[in-house]
Amino acid sequence: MTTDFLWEQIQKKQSFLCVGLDVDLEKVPPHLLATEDPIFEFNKAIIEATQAYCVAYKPNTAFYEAYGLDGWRSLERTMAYLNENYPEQFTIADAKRGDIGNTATRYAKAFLEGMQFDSITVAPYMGRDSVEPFLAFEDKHTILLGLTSNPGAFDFQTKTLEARPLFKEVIACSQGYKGSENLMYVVGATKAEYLAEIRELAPKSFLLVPGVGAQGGSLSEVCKYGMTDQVGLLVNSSRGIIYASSGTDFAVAAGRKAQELQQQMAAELKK
Ligand SMILES: O=c1ccn([C@@H]2O[C@H](COP(=O)(O)O)[C@@H](O)[C@H]2O)c(=O)[nH]1
Repeated sequence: MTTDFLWEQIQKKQSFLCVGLDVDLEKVPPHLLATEDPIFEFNKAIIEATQAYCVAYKPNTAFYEAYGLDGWRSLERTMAYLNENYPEQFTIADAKRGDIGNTATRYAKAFLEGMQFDSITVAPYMGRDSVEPFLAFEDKHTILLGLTSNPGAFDFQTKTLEARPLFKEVIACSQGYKGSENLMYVVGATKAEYLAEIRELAPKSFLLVPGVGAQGGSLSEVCKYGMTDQVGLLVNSSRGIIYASSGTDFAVAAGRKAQELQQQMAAELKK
C-alpha cells in the first residue's frame, strides 16, 4: 500500500487509528474458547466491530508466537481475512525484527510476501545492512523503532552520542538508507514531548504511535507535536480497545471504544 492511499483512507474515515490485535487467551471471553480457533474468532469479531473507525491493524506477533503453530495459523488466518475483506486497511506486523542482511531478507519475505503485511516493525540496533533488505520491497514499509513508549527507552535511546541522543541518530542516519522513502518510525505516545524535535528530522514520515489507552499517552499531545499536513500519524491502541469488555458484548464494547477514539481524531483533523 502507498502512503498516498493511506492518506486517502485517513481523510475518508476521519481517523488515523490503528487497532492492536494482541490476543491473550486468558482475556478472551470464555464462550470463544470452545471454538476451533478462538484467536481467529476473537480477531474476526473485533475487526468487524472496529473496521469502520480505523485505518490500520497491528497484530503483535509475540501474542501469536506464544501459542506455537496454532498461534501462527491464527495469525495467517487473520491476515488472510483482512486482505480478502478489508484490503484498504494498512497492516503492521509488530515483530521488531533485526539481524544480518541475508537473515533480514528472510524475515522480510516471511512477513511482507508470505503473510502479505503492508509493513513490519524493525529494531535499528544492527544498522544499515540489517534494515535495507526490508526497504527493498516496493509499496511495503519498514517501521524503525525510534523512541519507544516503555520506561526502559531512557536506558539507551535518549543517551547522547557525540552530538545528539541515540534515537535522533537512528532517525537521521536511517534517512540516508537505500529505500528510505519506505521508512516509518515508532514513537511512543508517552514521549509526545519529543515529537517536535523528531519532526525536525523526519518532517513527512509516518509515525506509528503506540501508548495511548493502557499506557496513558495523550492523543491531543501527540497531535499537537506530531501531526503533519498529511497527518503522518498512526495512533495505536490495543488493550484499551480489544479488552473493553470481557463479556459476550466484547466486540460491541471494542467498537464503541474505537468510535470514541475516531471521534477525537476527527476533531483533531478539523483543528
Ligand atoms: O514503543 C513501543 C513499541 C511497540 N509497542 C507495542 O504496541 C502495543 C501497545 O499496546 P497497548 O495495549 O495499547 O498498550 C503492544 O503491542 C506493544 O508491544 C509499544 O507499546 N511501545
